[in-house]
Amino acid sequence: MTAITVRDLRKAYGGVVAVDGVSFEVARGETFGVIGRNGAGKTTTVECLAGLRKQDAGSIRVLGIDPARRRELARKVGVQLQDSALPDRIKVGEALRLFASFYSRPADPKKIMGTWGLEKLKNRAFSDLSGGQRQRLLLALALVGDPELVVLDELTTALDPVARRETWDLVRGLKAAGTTIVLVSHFMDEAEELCDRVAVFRDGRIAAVGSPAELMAEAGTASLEGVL
Ligand SMILES: Nc1ncnc2c1ncn2[C@@H]1O[C@H](COP(=O)(O)OP(=O)(O)OP(=O)(O)O)[C@@H](O)[C@H]1O
Repeated sequence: MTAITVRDLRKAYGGVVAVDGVSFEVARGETFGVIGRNGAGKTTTVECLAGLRKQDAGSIRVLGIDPARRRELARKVGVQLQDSALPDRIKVGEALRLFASFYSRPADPKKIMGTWGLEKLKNRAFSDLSGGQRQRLLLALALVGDPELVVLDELTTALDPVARRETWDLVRGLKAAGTTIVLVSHFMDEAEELCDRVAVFRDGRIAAVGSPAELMAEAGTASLEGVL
């Protein structure tokens, strides 16, 4: 079954064409990578998927929902974005309980804190967290609604190598539970490790889509860097 359908998506900011006719599909349960160089249109595309930006043209369905219907979408889709932020003084435990209160059937905030190693930080304010701790909290907040689909933009950018590997295991756990995952990444090892298929964005378009192995074979390279 299809989880996401994007048809001929277009978005410009003033004179800058960020996304220039992008189409793709993601199957339910699939981990779908979005890779490409800076400015290729990745974040704009996933922000349109998440209902945070309105496209100029083209159609999007996420679990059968038009992302313009943000409340309906938010019940089923969790989002962790590159530049998400919270009020400085909100505490970790408070933020999780607050986000859980938005949903009719949330995951247990305590359990989520345990899974994401946030238990010890529950009384710490957002402004006092390290970059990696913030990222872990934002990811936990994306999952507290027990979503069917998650959009993760630069999931491990602020994490040290050990935390990155731990986060990969948690993503594998989400996948094993049947969650559909859209993962924007600048790390080609991450895309190779986690993604079933990857879309390579270039200048606002998709240059290639396939499994990491297929893309590398087509490009005749031993790493995904070679397909960018
Ligand atoms: N709010 C905005 N206003 C004007 N231009 C924007 C805005 N957001 C993005 N752009 C431009 O649109 C293009 C695509 O940006 P986008 O952030 O979607 O790319 P990206 O692939 O996610 O890049 P990165 O890897 O650097 O995060 C870039 O040229 C960028 O400068």
